[in-house]
Amino acid sequence: MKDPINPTITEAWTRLAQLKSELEPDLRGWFDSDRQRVEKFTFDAADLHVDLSKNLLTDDVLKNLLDLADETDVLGRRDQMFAGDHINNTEDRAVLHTALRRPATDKLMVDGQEVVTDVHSVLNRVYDFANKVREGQWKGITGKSITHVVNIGIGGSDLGPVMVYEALKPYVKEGLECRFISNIDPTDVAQKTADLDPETTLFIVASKTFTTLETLTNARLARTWLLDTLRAQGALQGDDTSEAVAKHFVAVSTALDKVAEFGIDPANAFGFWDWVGGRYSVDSAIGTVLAIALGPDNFADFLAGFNAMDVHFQQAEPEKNVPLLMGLLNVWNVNFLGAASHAVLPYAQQLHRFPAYLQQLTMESNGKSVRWDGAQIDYATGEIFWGEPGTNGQHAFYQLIHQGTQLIPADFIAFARSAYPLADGEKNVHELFLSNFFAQTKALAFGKTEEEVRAEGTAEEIVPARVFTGNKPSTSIMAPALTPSVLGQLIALYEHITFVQGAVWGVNSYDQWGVELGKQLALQIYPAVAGDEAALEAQDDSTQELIRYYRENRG
Ligand SMILES: O=P(O)(O)OC[C@H]1O[C@](O)(CO)[C@@H](O)[C@@H]1O
Repeated sequence: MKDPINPTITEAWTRLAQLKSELEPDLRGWFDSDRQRVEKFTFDAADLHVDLSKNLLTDDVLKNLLDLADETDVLGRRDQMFAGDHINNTEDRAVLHTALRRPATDKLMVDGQEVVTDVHSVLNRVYDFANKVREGQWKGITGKSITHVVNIGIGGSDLGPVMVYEALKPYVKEGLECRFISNIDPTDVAQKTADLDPETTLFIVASKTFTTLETLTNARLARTWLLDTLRAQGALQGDDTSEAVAKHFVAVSTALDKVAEFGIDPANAFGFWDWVGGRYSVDSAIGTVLAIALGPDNFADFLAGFNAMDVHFQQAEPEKNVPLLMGLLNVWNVNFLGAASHAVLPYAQQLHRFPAYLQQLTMESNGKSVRWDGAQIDYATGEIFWGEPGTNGQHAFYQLIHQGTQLIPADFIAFARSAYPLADGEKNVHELFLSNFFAQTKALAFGKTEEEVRAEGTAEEIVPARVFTGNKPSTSIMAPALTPSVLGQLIALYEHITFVQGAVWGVNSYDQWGVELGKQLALQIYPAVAGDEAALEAQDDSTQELIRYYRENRG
């Protein structure tokens, strides 16, 4: 693998810094003086229509960002990723989530293995199983069909599935409900099982490593709940619980040996591979809950959507390559305009978990401070992603985006058609909703001047408070409708944006060592919490004090 390039020593970086120092943001003026601006900065990728024109971009900036991509070999690294090179060097792994959505006719040999064949053989097993559950052929221990599927996982084994389930609810089979247990806070298991009937409930234990404390603890709690409740209902007698577990528990993992140790029949387990990162795994067998909920055909459309964006990323010329352009734009915003965070504002209630999903995708990927050769980084990487669906966010935090002192680039996402075309009298409510979407990006870009505020008859002393400076960057992403394919495209778009940023910054976007220390310490601290005095005294003063507080108040 090639050494990473320090982006700050490239010529393009120097020119971009110069352009920044000369930049006088003026979206009003830029739009007025260049009638081609919208056309120039609007791009299509598969079914997504992306308007970058309301960003603080100029022709020169864009040209130099593309030069920066060239000098940092972003597209060379892209090709290495798609080919299965071990670009995740700290774990010596290929990064091949893109292989999960390749058509069955494709071939790709990686490390001596034909991976597309492997992918489709697991997919076919998942689809087979999903059909059995959907058609009522998969029976619980008392012969009843499944009505509730509970996915137990955390991080990438939860955030993707729950986000997609919420986003594609209109496609979920009637009479089937899915729930998602992730937190080791016992509240999560307790509340989500409280009203379930174990006879008709199926648990999917989803864990890439099958070692994650939260997931294994929750899986054991769910197993205990299942067996105890079946016993209490008289549906289970005797000590042999293997049949009940076999009929009510399946697993998804790369570690099938550990699945067997847990007591789940490997015949009821669906595998994937170490070249799929957790946060890139919703389109692997980790999506089994989705294949059940949505059905194999919709899941296949979802995968085809990812693939359409992959093909665009591989084949579109750089000047029209949407993931490349959006990744470079983020670099411009972070490294030159000083943005520390990035809002994601879907105007689609169905996407209410999308910002949370993106937080793991982007922040676990690019929250790094060394390059992939271990060199320390002295420039910003990895912005904070956050957001809520519009219009809810408008009544909460938009004030800060409009009039605060920080620059917060925002991605607005909306769909031309709603799954729920309701009317309020004469008014089409979706149109009212979309009017807010259009209004917000307009207000951010063009603001309201002092003169305009005065012209409204505003008292002079409150004019400053009512001025909107404008020049707040936003990107608008639209698509005809939130279908499985469009959602796949949207996820793949952000995966590749994340890739592009990581490649420019020279970081390995595919490891996550930063989550390890806390995990180790939690296991080390547990004895102190549970009552071991020596373990308590081994802690630092603040931690000892907090644990003592807990002990005094635990009741
Ligand atoms: O699927 P697993 O192995 O249980 O891991 C869950 C999550 O934990 C992490 O490893 C780190 O918290 C994530 O990257 C991952 O998605």
